[in-house]
Amino acid sequence: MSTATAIEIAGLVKRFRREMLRRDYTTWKSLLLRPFQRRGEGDYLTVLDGLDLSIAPGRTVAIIGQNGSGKSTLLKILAGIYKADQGTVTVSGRVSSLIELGAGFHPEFSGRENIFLNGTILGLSKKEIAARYEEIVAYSGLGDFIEAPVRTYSSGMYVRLGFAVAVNVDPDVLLVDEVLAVGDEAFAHKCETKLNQFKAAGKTIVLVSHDLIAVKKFADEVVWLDGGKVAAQGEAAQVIDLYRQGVARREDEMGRAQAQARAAELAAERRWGQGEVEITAVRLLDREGQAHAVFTSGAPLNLEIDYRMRQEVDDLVFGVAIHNSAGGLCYGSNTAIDQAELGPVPPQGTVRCALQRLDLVPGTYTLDVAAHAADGRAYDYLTQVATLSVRGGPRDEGIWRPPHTWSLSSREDKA
Ligand SMILES: Nc1ncnc2c1ncn2[C@@H]1O[C@H](COP(=O)(O)OP(=O)(O)OP(=O)(O)O)[C@@H](O)[C@H]1O
Repeated sequence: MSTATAIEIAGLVKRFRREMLRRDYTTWKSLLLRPFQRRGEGDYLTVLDGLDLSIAPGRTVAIIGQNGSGKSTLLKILAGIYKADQGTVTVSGRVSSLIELGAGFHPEFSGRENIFLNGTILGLSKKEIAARYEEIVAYSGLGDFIEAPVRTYSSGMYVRLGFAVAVNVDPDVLLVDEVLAVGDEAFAHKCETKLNQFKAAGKTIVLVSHDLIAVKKFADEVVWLDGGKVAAQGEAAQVIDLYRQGVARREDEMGRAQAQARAAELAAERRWGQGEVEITAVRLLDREGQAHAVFTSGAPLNLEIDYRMRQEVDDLVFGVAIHNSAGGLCYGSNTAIDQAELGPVPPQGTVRCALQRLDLVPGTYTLDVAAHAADGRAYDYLTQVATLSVRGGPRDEGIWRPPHTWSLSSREDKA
């Protein structure tokens, strides 16, 4: 292609009506009155909000972003499935897309008829399709099923046929949504090979994926969508890092807000105890004393528990427990087990548990805290009072990360 850009988008706005999402038609009357009511701004969800994006020919570009950030919507606009509300979108050359499972297939038509139908939609003449027909059928691996109506196909068969057509019509720009995840392993390899051939042939590929490892391996460039705009575009590893940091920041903010809200209400359905002592707040702090919900594996974690006695008790024990997302207990201890020297316990105060190293593997964990009597009777027991996300570090597995090293020696040394 001789054009400077394969895709040029300026000021793209896409809105969807919210009415399907809202539960405001609760009565027959409101339903009947609906056609006479004016639609306001608030009835629309703005998914793409003035998005600008340029993609050079021959690039493999992955679109990443959180759920609902508009990745598929953008792809569908590029494919011509959705219309933009505002802005300009220019795609140079023939566009072929793998977006919706079997979109464009007629259920009553056979695979063969659908190949011709689909090829025509993609701008090929009957002769051109006929010339590619055998290749498409061979590529789909559908064999005799090619004569059966596509409504009888499994979802994997739909994808095979869709993919076979899309990649064999010689597109300049290929749009791929995460549909490929539907096929089996052998087909996934086949797709990967084909996409690599496309890349080598200098075609432009735009794909949407949540698989950041695959994206890093495959894409030349990554676009991160956030808030209806491009938050970052550039070299894959760099943008993925920015995205991960952004997600962690957001998760941290939400976690902190949630921990505070829970501390204020103290999760009525998740607490029990006789009430002589009340836990009034729980905080997860970093080494600087800042509250967080996301921590780096191996970093210190300081837990603070505020309490007040409603009734004087002289056998107060404080405990903490950390569970993983499968509900498995990763760690639990209390001031009695640890024989902690706390000194006299005032009627109101803050107890701190300092973990020098949070040696958990990355994942999501929940925290339980408790104030109880020496015999285990709960004064106040709070389960899942805070969610704790552990990030970073190598990709090891399990529940515990002991500090460790590896080494190797030859058997001769030992002999
Ligand atoms: N046809 C539609 N009608 C109404 N709302 C829609 C429609 N299509 C998408 N949306 C809404 O637009 C927003 C963006 O959806 P989209 O599928 O583009 O996001 P995404 O980034 O691909 O998400 P995911 O990662 O979950 O696949 C969502 O809030 C979705 O509910």
